[in-house]
Amino acid sequence: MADLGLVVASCVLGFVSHLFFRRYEPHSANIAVPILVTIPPALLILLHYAVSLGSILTVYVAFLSALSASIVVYRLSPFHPLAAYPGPVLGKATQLWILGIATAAGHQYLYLKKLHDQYGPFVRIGPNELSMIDAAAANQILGPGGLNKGRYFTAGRHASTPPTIVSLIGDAHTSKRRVWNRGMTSPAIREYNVFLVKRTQQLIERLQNQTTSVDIVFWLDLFALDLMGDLSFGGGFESMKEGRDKDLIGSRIRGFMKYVFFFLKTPAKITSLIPELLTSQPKFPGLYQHCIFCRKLANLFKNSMISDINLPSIEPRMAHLLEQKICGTILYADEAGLEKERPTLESSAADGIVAIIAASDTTVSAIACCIWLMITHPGVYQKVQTELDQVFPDANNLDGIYDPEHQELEYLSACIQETLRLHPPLPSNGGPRQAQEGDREISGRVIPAGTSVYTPTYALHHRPDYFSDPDKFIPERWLSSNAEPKDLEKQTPFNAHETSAFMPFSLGPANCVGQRFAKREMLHVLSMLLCTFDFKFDKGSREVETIHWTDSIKEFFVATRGPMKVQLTRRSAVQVSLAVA
Ligand code: HEM
Repeated sequence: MADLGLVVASCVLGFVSHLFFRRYEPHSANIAVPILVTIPPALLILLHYAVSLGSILTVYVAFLSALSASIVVYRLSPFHPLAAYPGPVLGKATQLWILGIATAAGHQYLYLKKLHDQYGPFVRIGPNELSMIDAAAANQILGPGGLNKGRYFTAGRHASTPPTIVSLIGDAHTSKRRVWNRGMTSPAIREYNVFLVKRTQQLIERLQNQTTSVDIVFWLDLFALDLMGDLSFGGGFESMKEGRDKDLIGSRIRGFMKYVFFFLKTPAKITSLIPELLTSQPKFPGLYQHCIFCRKLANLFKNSMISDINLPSIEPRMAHLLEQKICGTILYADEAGLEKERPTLESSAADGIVAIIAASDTTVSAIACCIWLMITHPGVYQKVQTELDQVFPDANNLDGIYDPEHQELEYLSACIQETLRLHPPLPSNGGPRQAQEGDREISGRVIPAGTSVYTPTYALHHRPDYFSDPDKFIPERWLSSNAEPKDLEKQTPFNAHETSAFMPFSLGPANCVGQRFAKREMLHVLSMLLCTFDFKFDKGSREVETIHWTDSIKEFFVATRGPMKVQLTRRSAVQVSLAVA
């Protein structure tokens, strides 16, 4: 029988510890764990109880129960700084609730939308986490002078991997971003065009060689990998040629993103323990590999770059690195003395990897979604084909198709906008921002220091007061002739068209640095594919017949998606020549 005095004393200690932790909340498990482990036995000794297995168990169980109960009661109480925000009880009580939902099924974006449908635009989704789908609030949170990226962005990074634009915060991020911006200027992007054209042409050649139906998502994945390999490392990824991702880079990236996503959602006190544990434990092969993925790849490329630099005759692809024209634009700027410190080769290689990660799954998701929406909306598809045939009437002269702006393709551009609205490739807009130093005020509401704030794009884009018929695919809403809000009485589909709520590339100083290139890539690839082939669902494909393909979209930071089997028929109306001038 447990000693009642000991139980009561342990409970009191549990409550007192909570008061202490609430005042001096440790951000690292390295501090919290030793305190929690040593306090209960210390109590036994202090109160002169005999140290036995029974008394130790009693003191731990009572102490931890009282501590947990006190934490939960406080979180649900009106005294919590976020008490005014509505939200699900389990979410308020523990961050593990949203962690479970997010990582188990990859449907965090759908869950957040459901919560916003139920509770409104400002919802408390975790003990210290808010989600906001208000356009003005999103502008304040993400825009200049808004909130910084939270500490979650650095949580999963092992100390030995170089920091990247994604993990850096504050001034360090601004410096790195300046360098990236130079790599994404109009002249820089024009130089990438040649790679875009070449790889798109290769994609089409590979697709037309397929005798049976093809999984278009699979081929787009290979395409994006090869293209970003060209831009980031001067080439070398030949997955389309091989017909497979031979180095498993794509699947490793996806695994890595799951790992990052898990870290974003896990309480910092726990994550502070994990990188060390995993990297020192090769017996967890999957997680171990993902954890050191960036470091390994950076070293790999570092070595290959150095050995190529030493070669007497330089391959053209390496010339891009040496002349620093592509991702190397980053290095070039530094060598030109524009930056105070020249980045190490490893750091530039890590940036190249970020480019691959940031640019491949995102654009593939958008292109694949757009194709799916075309096939499922034959009227829209027909209009796109008519526009393409008008813009490119001479199949043997596709000069126009290299026009970087493609301004004539207004309808196809509207389809892409609408795809990004319906299915943003980063459905929760990446990671949360955080009020770090002191309380902040957003849209007249107080955001207490330490609070993480999400601005989930998917839920924002599906607000009916921002976009009429938000769940429908209506590219027309983006046409310049229709973009203005219409007379309310006419009840046209575009009564609501709030462009400030459209943010597939996020907003502010940490928005998508590659968005101009991404838009060009989507437009170019889609126009070439849709000019060349008629797309139909493969009749025998179980995936398409039995499930709504968009249900296969899962969110692990970036959207991932299932296979999409299609039948491709070469279009006879337009004899597209694949010859590149
Ligand atoms: C349809 C395609 C794309 C979409 C929808 C997209 C979306 C986004 C979003 C929403 C963010 C902000 C994440 C956050 O705030 O946490 C972001 C950041 C970023 N994106 Fe993209 N992206 C796309 C393509 C690309 C491409 C092609 C590149 C590079 C060539 C790229 C490079 C980056 C980088 C480096 C960042 C981090 C920026 C920073 O932290 O300053 N993205 N992207």
